[in-house]
Amino acid sequence: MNRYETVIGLEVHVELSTKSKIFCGCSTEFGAPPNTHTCPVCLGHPGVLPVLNRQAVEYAMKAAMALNCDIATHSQFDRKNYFYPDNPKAYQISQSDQPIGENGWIEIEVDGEKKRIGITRVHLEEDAGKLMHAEGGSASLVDLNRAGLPLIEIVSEPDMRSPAEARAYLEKLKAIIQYTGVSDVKMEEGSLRCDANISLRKRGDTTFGAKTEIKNMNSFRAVQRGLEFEEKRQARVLDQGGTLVQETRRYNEADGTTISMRSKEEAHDYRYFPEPDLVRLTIDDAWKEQVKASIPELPDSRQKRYVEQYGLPRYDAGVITASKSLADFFEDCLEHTENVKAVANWIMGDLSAHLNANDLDVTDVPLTPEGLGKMIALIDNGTISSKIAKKVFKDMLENGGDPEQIVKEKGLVQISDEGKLREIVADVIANNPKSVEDFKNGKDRAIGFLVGQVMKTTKGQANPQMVNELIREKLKK
Ligand SMILES: Nc1ncnc2c1ncn2[C@@H]1O[C@H](COP(=O)(O)OP(=O)(O)OP(=O)(O)O)[C@@H](O)[C@H]1O
Ligand SMILES: [Mg+2]
Ligand SMILES: [Mg+2]
Repeated sequence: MNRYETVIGLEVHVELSTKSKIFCGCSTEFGAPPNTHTCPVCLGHPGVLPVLNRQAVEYAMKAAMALNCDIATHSQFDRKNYFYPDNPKAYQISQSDQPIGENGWIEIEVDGEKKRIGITRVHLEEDAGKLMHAEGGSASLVDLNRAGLPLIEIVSEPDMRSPAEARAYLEKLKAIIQYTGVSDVKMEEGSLRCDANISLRKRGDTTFGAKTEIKNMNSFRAVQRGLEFEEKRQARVLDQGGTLVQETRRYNEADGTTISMRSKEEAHDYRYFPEPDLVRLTIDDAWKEQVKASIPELPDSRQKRYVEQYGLPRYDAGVITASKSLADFFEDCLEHTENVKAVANWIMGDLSAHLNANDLDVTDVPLTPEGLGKMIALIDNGTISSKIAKKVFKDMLENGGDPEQIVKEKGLVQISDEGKLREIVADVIANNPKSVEDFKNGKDRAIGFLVGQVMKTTKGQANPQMVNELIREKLKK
């Protein structure tokens, strides 16, 4: 692979969370019965006229600004012509030469190395309907509830050099858009979609090779996997002396491979022309300023702040700020404890493990920032051991509730009574002569075993630090 340099550029579609569609008043609500959110405009009846949704324009501006784009003063809608059953008008209203935003960038970090990825353009367009193919191939059904939902397409420069960079770009892009609040950017629900373009070239070459565009990935992992497959496939073709052709390929989730859908010759000729039913959009400075003022603190700056304000390691700050809801949760926890590092550890450890394993967002679980913050305070003041805390945490994750209450009800308070602990320690030492022997012969690790025995006897409730000290004290005698 080393002889070749990988070149990747991504096209990302993001559905904007407006209440109504981009050119008509139909609801954008997800999950309604098929074809109930439709009207003559989004069904493409003859003679109807589109009316531009101001909120959609503002959301597009907001996203483009957050992606460091220059915002157009004059922006134009165009017809992109193609015939397909999910598109009743036989054209899509999109933007060609005068998109809302251009010349943006975002910063990614892979293996500790920071890099800027250019964003060519951010343009507004309407979504198409959804086709469902009946089993047995006898019929295809179309649901046009999605037709006319507002989308932005974010086109990157071919600046990425590995599938891992593409993944990092997607994660950062998602985080930024999520922070702006213009979309819920959920790839599984289709509010974020990605087509990935990839080509290889010999190291040192200054021109790009022929690219393939991969479609049909439904997770970031799938994008990375599809690109990794393509990277290998293209290298093999080149190694065998073959040439690559520009084509569109479909990703197959089942085995992580891609297969050819169509070559350049079969590509669409969209015959773009200015949409005659919409006036040119003028965005004056006052409007730009107003939208700019509505952009909240973004992930990069929040990460930097966590490092400076709380002394968090950069890595930790990066993980937490990658999700707005997680970062908000983190900050809310700090109202209940001052132990910042402990909050970060619980969030990145047990909490993230649970969320990732169950595909949940922190807002989906009953655990509250108050609960976690207070629980950490209970550990810090010695009421519970960190081992017991794991139980309390699990309980709160599943059922919510107040940690003090849980500790009281379940009798989990830590045993810090020295007299009581001394008794147990004496028992354990008497029952484990081998470990005592080992310790006396210089095996310091034997202590760990003895502490473990005490913890076991007390069902994890003994104060481990005290136990450790008491055992050492006793064995030194
Ligand atoms: N040789 C190349 N190798 C890898 N990526 C490339 C190469 N050339 C262009 N790209 C990337 O391909 C993408 C092209 O997207 P763009 O939307 O401009 O065109 P398109 O895919 O032809 O149009 P459509 O929106 O109709 O799919 C960009 O992200 C660009 O960076
Ligand atoms: Mg495109
Ligand atoms: Mg494309």
